[in-house]
Amino acid sequence: MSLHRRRIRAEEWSPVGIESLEDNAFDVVRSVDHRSVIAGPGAGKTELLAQRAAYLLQTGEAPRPQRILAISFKRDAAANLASRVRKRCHPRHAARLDSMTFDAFAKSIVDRFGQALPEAWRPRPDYQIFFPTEGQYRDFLGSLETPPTQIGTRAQIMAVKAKDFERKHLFGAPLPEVPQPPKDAAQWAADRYWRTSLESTRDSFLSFPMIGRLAELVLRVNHVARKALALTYSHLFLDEFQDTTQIQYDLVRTIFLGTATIVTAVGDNKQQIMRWAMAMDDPFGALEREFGAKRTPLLNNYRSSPELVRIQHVLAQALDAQAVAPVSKTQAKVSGGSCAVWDFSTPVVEAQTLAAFVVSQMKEFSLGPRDFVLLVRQRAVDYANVLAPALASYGVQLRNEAAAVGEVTLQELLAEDLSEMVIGFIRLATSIRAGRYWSECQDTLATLRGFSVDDDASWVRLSRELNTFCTDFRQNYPKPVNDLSAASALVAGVIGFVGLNAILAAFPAYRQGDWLAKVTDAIALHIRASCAMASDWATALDVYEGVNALPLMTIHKSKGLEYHTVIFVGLDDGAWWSFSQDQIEATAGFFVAFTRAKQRVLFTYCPTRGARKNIATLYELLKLAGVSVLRVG
Ligand SMILES: Nc1ncnc2c1ncn2[C@@H]1O[C@H](COP(=O)(O)OP(=O)(O)OP(=O)(O)O)[C@@H](O)[C@H]1O
Repeated sequence: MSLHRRRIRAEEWSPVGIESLEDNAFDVVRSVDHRSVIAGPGAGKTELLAQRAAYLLQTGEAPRPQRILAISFKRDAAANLASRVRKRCHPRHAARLDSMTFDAFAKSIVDRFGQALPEAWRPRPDYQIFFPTEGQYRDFLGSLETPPTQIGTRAQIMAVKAKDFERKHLFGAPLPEVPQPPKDAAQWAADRYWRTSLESTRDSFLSFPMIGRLAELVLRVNHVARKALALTYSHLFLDEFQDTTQIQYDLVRTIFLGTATIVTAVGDNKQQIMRWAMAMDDPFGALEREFGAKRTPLLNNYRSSPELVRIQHVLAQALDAQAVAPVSKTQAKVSGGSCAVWDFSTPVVEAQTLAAFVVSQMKEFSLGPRDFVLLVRQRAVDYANVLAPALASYGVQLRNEAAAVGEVTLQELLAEDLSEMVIGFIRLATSIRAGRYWSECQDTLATLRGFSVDDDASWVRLSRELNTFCTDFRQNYPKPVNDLSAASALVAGVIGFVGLNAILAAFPAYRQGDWLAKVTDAIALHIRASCAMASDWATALDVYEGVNALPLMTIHKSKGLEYHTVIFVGLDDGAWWSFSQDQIEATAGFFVAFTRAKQRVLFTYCPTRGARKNIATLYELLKLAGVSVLRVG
């Protein structure tokens, strides 16, 4: 794929890295108005944003020096979009995309402008982040003294549910410029919560919802900052928009409503699995009403085989009776049924059978371990303890992506720009045939240092620097490192060579709080662990990236990803214990898990983990779609 450095004319632009786009998608790519794109799984929503970024950047429709802001719900989704754009655009173009999470975006605003907040709302500049749980809200409410009599009683405070306290009373509405006298007991408690967090004389602690509300307020009262921000971005992308909270929506509205910034929001209501985290009921409706966004559906499914798309549609209708059947653009490649529930007597028999099945499928269809995923609802480590030894007995390594590496999860770490960069430079220094890594590292450095394409002298100097880096690295680290201090020194060396300031300038997420330190520590920890399993650098780096390992993760973590075969382990009441509390969200989770598969979905059941009474609806849906339950072992 050739990556254009220079501008191309809009009429001559064609999709990059894929053959074609369906008409509606092409229309959105070139649109000059606000759009809300609601489409099912595998419809190419993230791909559409990547193509739109390529179009806007390569044709100059997003004119320099303006930038594109892409906001996602989760860190790995933000990294996923950025990496798709990097694959499709020349680094100089890709560098004009800021892809980040809502939380990072809101925090950057509070960090830049927070000291201009009205005094009553101003946090200490050195505030710390905390993640309150429902239990902590309950404890807080329980710790309050009796409110003034004209406001209410202690019994009224104790009657406030933690969830309502968070959703309605703390964050239900944008903050007033001047705090208003509370009218009832719940409002009084909310006011006390804010005051305690902001006015503490020692440490000041803010949660991300608080930061979101403060960011919205500071931009509402500070016209200059708001205008500057809106002018920075010619285009705004909102990915996984179905999971947007009211706080996030209000922030977007305050900054961008009525400005020239063009908004493109993509998502799928059927995949809304963040309702517990305050997702709005109908964010698309709000965008269409207030911004006048035009709704544009996508009709294809590029991921899953026709048979899987047919089953998906049965599940989709349970979530949305109006769901339109998508058209599969993929061929079936497996025989013997695309979906089944496999019943086992014990988890050990289950693990042995699955391991043997995966290995035989890898052989039959020339697949690697990363073409499979083992999905679980929760407590991944419990499943990993049984599945890992069974897979290992067949020579397949299992990798629990939810496992913690220092203070970061493995999955987060691997999606981090810094991790990719460090590993890229080590690969360059330690590979015999380093051609691909050479040009990638050269482009990275040139972009970070802001070289122009024609500045030949700088490129020559860069090549020399890279050569010296490689020689030194090979001398210092001829073999994989065997302790943490060597791994930390190695990581610091690569960061020092690339240039810390350049990294901070290019990746805004690393300017936030202690994220850079957490990621740097995690890289070193994971390098050390990977080196312990390898005798040469190539193997160590493959272990680091999990090139030959079969991933195990929770449904939540699988959002946005895709695999040849999805094996969902544990379709039982035990894993879905909260099914009856929010049946819609649980069914949406089930739908997300199912729709990650390109060719095959297997569910497993084992009576020792729970019955299938409470989740009978899920089994009925599968039955309705013609999926059989088979006694396997
Ligand atoms: N126009 C296209 N032509 C060919 N392949 C495509 C096209 N659009 C997307 N794809 C491929 O289809 C798969 C699904 O695309 P993508 O991840 O963008 O879908 P999505 O709508 O964001 O999915 P989900 O909501 O399920 O996460 C990817 O492998 C992507 O590369």
